[in-house]
Amino acid sequence: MDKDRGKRLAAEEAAKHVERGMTLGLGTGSTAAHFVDIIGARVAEGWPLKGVPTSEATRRQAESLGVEIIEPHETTVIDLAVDGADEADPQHNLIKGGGAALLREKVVAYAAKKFIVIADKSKRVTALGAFPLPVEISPYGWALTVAAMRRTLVEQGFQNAKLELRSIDGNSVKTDGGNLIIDCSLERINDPARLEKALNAIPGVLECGLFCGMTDMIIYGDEDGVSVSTL
Ligand SMILES: O=C(CO)[C@H](O)[C@H](O)COP(=O)(O)O
Repeated sequence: MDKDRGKRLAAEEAAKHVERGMTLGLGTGSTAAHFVDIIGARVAEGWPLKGVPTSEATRRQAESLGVEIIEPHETTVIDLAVDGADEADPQHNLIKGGGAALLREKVVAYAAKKFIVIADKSKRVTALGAFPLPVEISPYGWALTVAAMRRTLVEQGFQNAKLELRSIDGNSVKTDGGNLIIDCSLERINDPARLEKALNAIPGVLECGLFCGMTDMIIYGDEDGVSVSTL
């Protein structure tokens, strides 16, 4: 399957929901990058559009395409947010954070009047959990926070959970906000909303990569076209 063509087609379908004058939440990752490209092309055609980026990488891309950037603290209105996902289930629960931008992505998606997820069809699953769940935590006392997360996961029935500080070449990955990512290898997640709430209740956890009850529409693409899921 040509995943990149699926991502592009999904982004093109999402762009049909963009109207002149909108303030857009711009997601992070290879699928969201297609959407940002399309927004850049619209701006070049003269459309008045503004973008709230969810990462420094997206900010650089949008700026290079001439999209006017709005800082998240400069607005209380986001008309439409479009972002990718690592996994999505039929109830529109998501795992996000593979690109280490989940806190900013969730702030923007939550604020948006409408949140559309775009993904190649490989991201569609019957139940979440094969993709390790990213959790963004504060660097302060991070080992204490990880120990608390481990206890919570056991309480939630994940006796075999494996928690790993995300690192590259021996260096811990820092998010754009200077935070750490803990990747939690779990088995099937039967109640994502319950797990999201339990993890987010731990001091030091800034956000967990489960996005439950936030997604209005998921557009899946593959080489043949798109399918649109609404609840
Ligand atoms: O959550 C994310 C970044 O934090 C991305 O949306 C997610 O990882 C999907 O990325 P891609 O579109 O490259 O597969």
